Amino acid sequence: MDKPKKNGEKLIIVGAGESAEIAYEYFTYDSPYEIKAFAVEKEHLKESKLYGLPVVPFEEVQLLYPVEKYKAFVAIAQTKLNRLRTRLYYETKNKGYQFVSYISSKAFIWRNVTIGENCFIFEHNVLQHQVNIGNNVVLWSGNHVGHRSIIKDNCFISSHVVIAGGSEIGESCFIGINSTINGAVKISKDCFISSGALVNKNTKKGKMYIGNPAKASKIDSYRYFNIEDDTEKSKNEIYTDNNIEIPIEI
Ligand SMILES: CC(=O)SCCNC(=O)CCNC(=O)[C@H](O)C(C)(C)COP(=O)(O)OP(=O)(O)OC[C@H]1O[C@@H](n2cnc3c(N)ncnc32)[C@H](O)[C@@H]1OP(=O)(O)O
Repeated sequence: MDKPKKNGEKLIIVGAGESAEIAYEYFTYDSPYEIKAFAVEKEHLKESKLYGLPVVPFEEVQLLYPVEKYKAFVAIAQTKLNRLRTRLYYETKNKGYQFVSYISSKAFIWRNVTIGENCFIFEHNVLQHQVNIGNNVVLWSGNHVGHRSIIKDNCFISSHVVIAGGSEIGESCFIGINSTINGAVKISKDCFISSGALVNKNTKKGKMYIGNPAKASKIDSYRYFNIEDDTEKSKNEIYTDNNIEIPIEI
């Protein structure tokens, strides 16, 4: 596969793990953006180069790669029901970066679909008439998102999921491989849907659903992932910038 023509827009990838390597590959070979560096929180910074590009401390990235000249993409796995990648998304936003989204040239996106920022849409996703995708959403390969469905911010939809028309997936949900969401079903915020589940009724917030038909498990997703229910907090309260003062001469 040849590199496509680039449009001169420069990109910083937040992360340097498997998700970041995949993002590097897809952005390089199937997007107009050129990746210039990776940014990783200091405590996780191991290598100074990746694919021949600098890996810099996230805490200082805005000094090395100013927000006026570079855009960002946060490429982090779904760890802790998306909380890690959500925190880094908001922290990157608080630094002032604008985001890009990646949409595979091999995805089928109907003309009136809307897709937010920092989304990653892999190959063979089908997004039908008036589908609405929020910010910071990952659609791994081969999902069907039926007409007028809504996927809210910070969700991770794995692979070969069928979301039938008119459904709604609440914020920060994880939808497991090969699961089915029946038409017009509402999945509440922070739900974890297991692989192969058939969800035929609306779900309750923060629950894990397993099986066919899917049933809520005894343990909820907050306990399973050891995370907080942040519903009552504003995003700024949860994801405030580090606001660290960094000497300009670094
Ligand atoms: C792009 C990507 O690659 S993203 C990654 C995509 N990955 C996925 O979608 C997988 C998501 N993970 C799952 O669905 C898991 O099966 C979980 C989280 C629901 C359960 O995992 P664990 O907590 O490890 O459960 P464990 O494997 O110990 O099983 C516990 C019981 O639940 C059953 N069970 C586990 N998973 C499922 C499932 N998906 N459907 C039905 N039953 C299940 C097991 O058979 C077992 O039953 P038993 O007690 O009668 O023997």
